Amino acid sequence: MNTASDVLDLGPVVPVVVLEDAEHAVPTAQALLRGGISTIEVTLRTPAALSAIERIAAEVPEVVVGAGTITERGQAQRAAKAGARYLVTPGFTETLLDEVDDTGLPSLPGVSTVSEALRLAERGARALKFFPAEPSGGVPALKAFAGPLPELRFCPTGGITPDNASSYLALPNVGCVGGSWLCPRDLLAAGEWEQVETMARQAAQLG
Ligand SMILES: O=C(O)C(=O)C[C@H](O)[C@H](O)COP(=O)(O)O
Repeated sequence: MNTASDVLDLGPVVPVVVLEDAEHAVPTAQALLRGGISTIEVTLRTPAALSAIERIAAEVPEVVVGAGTITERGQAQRAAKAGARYLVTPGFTETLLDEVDDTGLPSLPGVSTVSEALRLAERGARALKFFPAEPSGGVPALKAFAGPLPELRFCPTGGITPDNASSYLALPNVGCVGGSWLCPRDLLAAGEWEQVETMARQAAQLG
C-alpha cells in the first residue's frame, strides 16, 4: 500500500473508530478482520489513540491501521511513529499538509468544496476524504464533482450509514466510504466483539 489511492481500494468501508481504552484496540481490529474488513482508522481524539495504533500495528498486522482526526501540529509525526500506515484529516491547512507529507505516508486530506479539492489536486493529490459528506451535499455533490474533477477519487465520510452507503459506492469517483457506525462506543465499552464482527461482515458486503 503505497498511495492514497491504494487506501481507497482496501475495501468498501473504512471504519472510523474512537478508542477510549487501548485494551480495546486489538479485539476491535480482530473483530473487524473476522468480519472481512482489513483496515481501521483510529481517530486521534482520545489519549489512548496512539497506543491503540501501536498495538494494532504490532499485534494485528493483517489490518492496515490508519490515523484519523489529524488536526494539530505534531500529530502526523506521532501517528507515523506509532505505526500508522496512512493518515486522514477532516480538513487541511498548508502546515498540516506539509507535516503529513513529511511522514511519507499516504494520506486522505478532507475537503468539502471543489475549490479545496482543486488546491489539493495542485499539490498532487488524487484521493481525498469528502467530509462531512451528508451535510456537504452528499451523493449529488460528489456526482457534480466528477465533471470538473475527473481525476479525483473520494472517501465520503460523515453521515454515512448502511442505508446510504451503497448510493455513494455506486459513484465512479468514490473508492470507499468511511463511517463510525460499525464500531459504536457502547459496543466497544461492553466488549461486544461478535456484534462488531457482524456489522463488519455486513459492511464488507456493501458495494
Ligand atoms: O474525526 C475525524 O477526523 C472526522 O473527520 C470525523 C469522522 O470522520 C466522523 O466522525 C465519522 O462520521 P460518522 O460516521 O458520521 O460518525
